[in-house]
Amino acid sequence: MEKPHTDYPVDTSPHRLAFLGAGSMNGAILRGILGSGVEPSRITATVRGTEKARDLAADTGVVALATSVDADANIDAAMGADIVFLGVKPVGIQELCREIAGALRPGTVVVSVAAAVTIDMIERSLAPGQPVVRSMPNTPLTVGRGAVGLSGGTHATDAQVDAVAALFAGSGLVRVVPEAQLDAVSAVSGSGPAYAFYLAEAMARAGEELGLEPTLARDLARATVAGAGRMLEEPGAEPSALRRAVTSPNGTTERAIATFDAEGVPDIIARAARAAADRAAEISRELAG
Ligand SMILES: NC(=O)C1=CN([C@@H]2O[C@H](COP(=O)(O)OP(=O)(O)OC[C@H]3O[C@@H](n4cnc5c(N)ncnc54)[C@H](O)[C@@H]3O)[C@@H](O)[C@H]2O)C=CC1
Ligand SMILES: O=C(O)[C@@H]1CCC=N1
Repeated sequence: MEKPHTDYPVDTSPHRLAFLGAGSMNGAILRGILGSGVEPSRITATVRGTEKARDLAADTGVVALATSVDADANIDAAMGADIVFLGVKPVGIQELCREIAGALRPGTVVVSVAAAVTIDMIERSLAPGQPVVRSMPNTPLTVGRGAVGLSGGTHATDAQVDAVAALFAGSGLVRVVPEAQLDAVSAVSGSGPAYAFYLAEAMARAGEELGLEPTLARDLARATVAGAGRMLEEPGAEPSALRRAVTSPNGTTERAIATFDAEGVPDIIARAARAAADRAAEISRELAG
């Protein structure tokens, strides 16, 4: 895999890893980590169903266990690990913590990738003193182009936070942030890939409305969003400068951008991100009971 745009030291440790709930997000992290050169033999993953476990093992070479046939799959995977990634839905995180709590060594680092589940909730569901890192990753990690915010818990040492950051750094940009900022990180980069895909969908529909054949419209939109994203990775790239370079004075793009501005698109994006962050806070309150 091409080296990702990252300035964090990349993992070179022999840590053994467990991915409990290897669905969309944990699966993307797992694939990103493998793509950065970590050996599959260091990784055990769990999912609910046997078919998914079989596909994951065949696709990645990791040991994949299904909780539907092995009730102790999470415990077995967690027991042998130095770092455990929790990738189930927010509502299942605390139950999963309680399930594995007794299987963890005191130095095992528990990394949550869940939105809205606070470090305090996670720590209270584990043995006292267990190191916890709360992260907000995104799915482009799977292609080595992720963005991750993370915060260390009460008992996580700087070295443990660094070890988790180093694992993510092989497949994306990593920033350590105060926990209070993680809902905002979620609203920008956690959910953000969906905003970019939404834009590609809308551009394809617009192309169709302008008379392009549907496949052509989709292909053009996809290549354009992907190409623009690639340009943003160039050293010193600035979105506003790149946009201006496309926008000829009194040309076609200028009319399109003026329409976005007149319709309040920047404000709509800000409101959408606010809604995402508010929903994270709402889920936290729901989980706190
Ligand atoms: N999908 C995304 O882009 C992002 C998701 N997240 C977080 O990731 C977490 C998972 O979300 P997704 O990956 O989208 O969901 P998902 O449904 O794709 O993945 C969850 C996986 O966990 C498995 N699972 C459920 N209960 C289990 C258990 N008790 N033991 C073992 N495996 C179990 C399911 O079989 C499934 O494969 C959520 O907490 C979400 O907030 C965070 C950032 C981005
Ligand atoms: O939609 C969600 O709740 C998760 C968190 C960020 C992206 N996906």
